[in-house]
Amino acid sequence: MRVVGQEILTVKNLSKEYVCGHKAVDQVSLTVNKGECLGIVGESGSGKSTLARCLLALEKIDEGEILLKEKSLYNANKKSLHPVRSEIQAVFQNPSASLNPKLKIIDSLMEPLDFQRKIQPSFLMDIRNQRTKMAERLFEMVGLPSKYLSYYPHELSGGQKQRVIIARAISIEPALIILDEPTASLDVSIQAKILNLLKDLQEDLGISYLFISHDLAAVNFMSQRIIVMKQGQIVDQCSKHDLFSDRRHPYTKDLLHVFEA
Ligand SMILES: Nc1ncnc2c1ncn2[C@@H]1O[C@H](COP(=O)(O)OP(=O)(O)OP(=O)(O)O)[C@@H](O)[C@H]1O
Repeated sequence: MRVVGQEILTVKNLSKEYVCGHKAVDQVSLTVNKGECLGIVGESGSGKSTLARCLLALEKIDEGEILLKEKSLYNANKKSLHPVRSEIQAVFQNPSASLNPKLKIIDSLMEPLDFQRKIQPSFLMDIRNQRTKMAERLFEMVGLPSKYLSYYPHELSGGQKQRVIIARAISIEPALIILDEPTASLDVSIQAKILNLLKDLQEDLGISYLFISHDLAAVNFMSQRIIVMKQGQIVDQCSKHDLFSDRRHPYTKDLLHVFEA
């Protein structure tokens, strides 16, 4: 059952400036609640991916604080990451870049569970010591036949590889998954299937999502709340139901025009 309300991710006044002097994220504050999908939309260059990379500690932040389940993950002054960092997983645009071409799919899939033996996902509890069975169940959850477990990445299609990445992301039952343009590299016919899969998994597992896309239709489909970014700043935010309201920021209305065209 969904428990909505508890804050999973809290971002306070986060800023990131690249060495060239460009401020890609400027005083961004947001929250993601338990079981919620928060959508972030904005045109290319608005800072969405930089924000995602900051949340994943792939970029050092200049200002602000990031809390996961009320624990400070890292702030601009701290050097070390809190262990709760492992409760954030990510799915990026290009699944091929996230899979080691030399490893069989089962080995890439099971990497997080192989290395974090203490983690006991609720949906794998009864088979935690049976590696192949766990892999098969994860594949079942994302709609992949188990024969692909012994394949190599180049033998799978883009959509199949993205399903592997999603299975790996949910495998440790994280608190939050950051989805950064997860369907952008896929054929249009596959995109809706992947979005439906992500939505179903969220309903079943109660995981929170931060869904980043330039595609307002996809963001609107996935999210309960939507944040609009422009030039590194949040210029608008609303619930999904208020997206088409007259009160929206002119920039949001521009994005809506493209969406409706
Ligand atoms: N490593 C970098 N060094 C300098 N500037 C960068 C770097 N990465 C991104 N930028 C700049 O920061 C700004 C925000 O980029 P970012 O990739 O976060 O935007 P985005 O909204 O995710 O766009 P896209 O959808 O095209 O990826 C852009 O102007 C970009 O050129």
